[in-house]
Amino acid sequence: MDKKKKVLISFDTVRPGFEELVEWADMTRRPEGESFTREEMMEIGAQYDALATQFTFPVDRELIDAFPNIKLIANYGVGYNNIDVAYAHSKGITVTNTPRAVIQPTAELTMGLLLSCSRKIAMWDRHMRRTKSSSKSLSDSSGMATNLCGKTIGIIGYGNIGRAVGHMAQAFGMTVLYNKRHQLDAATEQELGVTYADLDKIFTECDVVSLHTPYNEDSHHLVSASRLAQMKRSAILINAARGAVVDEAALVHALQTGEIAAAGLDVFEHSDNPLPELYEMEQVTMTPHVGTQTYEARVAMAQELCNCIIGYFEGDRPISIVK
Ligand SMILES: NC(=O)c1ccc[n+]([C@@H]2O[C@H](COP(=O)([O-])OP(=O)(O)OC[C@H]3O[C@@H](n4cnc5c(N)ncnc54)[C@H](O)[C@@H]3O)[C@@H](O)[C@H]2O)c1
Ligand SMILES: O=C(O)[C@H](O)[C@H](O)COP(=O)(O)O
Repeated sequence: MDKKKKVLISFDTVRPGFEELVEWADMTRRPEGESFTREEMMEIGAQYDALATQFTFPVDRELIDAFPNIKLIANYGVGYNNIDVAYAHSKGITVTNTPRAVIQPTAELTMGLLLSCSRKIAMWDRHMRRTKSSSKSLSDSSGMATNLCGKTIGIIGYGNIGRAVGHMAQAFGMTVLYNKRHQLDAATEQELGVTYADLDKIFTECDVVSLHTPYNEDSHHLVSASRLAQMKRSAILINAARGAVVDEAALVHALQTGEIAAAGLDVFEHSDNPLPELYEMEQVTMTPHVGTQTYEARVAMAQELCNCIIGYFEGDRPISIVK
């Protein structure tokens, strides 16, 4: 029998979901609650056939070179901007990701951020804790929220997650405009009940703009100072994609000057360091990149990751390969 493939699971996550891989591979991982450091990975990399990694680990040239025998980099997550894919491909290494498991949880978090902004849920929560009171004024306009029903959402990046968000927004009575690289055919648009719009139309006409593009050269600072200036003063911006899709300094300015009304952010331009002004703004709801942080999603992502690893080496099932 062939020797088992050696697989390094570099990050920490739930244990359920890895059962098949535990049987199939010679798998290395740290005890629950611990990850490998970059330095440790560089030191032990040469013995592995596959590296499983995750968003917070930059898989750059130097790290890839420290794994001279790997055939596969399997990302735990759909977004792979942490990986130098072109360099991996140049070395004949395949890259995979986990697109399916992340769709629903990320769309649900997006709607949570949107509801928090439109109904000021986080603001009221902070207010009640601060004042130890549930009193409010029925006429104070600063406390007034806004309905979602009857409003228009513009979804930029209408892929798997964007579509799920659109579907949920429709259930709230919203009209959906979308933008993506290639417009859908008319029959699909009709079936989904959505309308294509260019970015000018989305930024000028929508009550909510929700971002769901991957992060790449094209989407860097897609939401710039000039785009923010196009938005309605009552508009809400939601970002559960990648932080640098938004020019964060420009966003702070737009919120400070009332150019837009509110923002719901799961991701930040400098990952773990949101600009300090954001912490002071009542009209901002923030979460620390938790779009996929549900138990069900973590287990399903683990299963999808393991399928990719086993499927790549066995060739016995479909896997999601990053092109
Ligand atoms: N916050 C989180 O925890 C979390 C979770 C999952 C995914 N994400 C992010 O969300 C992104 C989208 O995920 P997905 O599964 O929907 O991907 P997807 O590939 O299914 O969809 C991406 C869509 O964006 C479009 N697109 C690409 N570049 C664009 C551009 N410059 N302008 C307009 N449209 C563009 C594509 O045409 C495609 O329709 C991921 O790449 C990841 O970065 C974040
Ligand atoms: O792209 C994705 O799928 C998510 O952003 C990814 O799952 C986030 O990974 P985390 O750091 O939350 O594990």
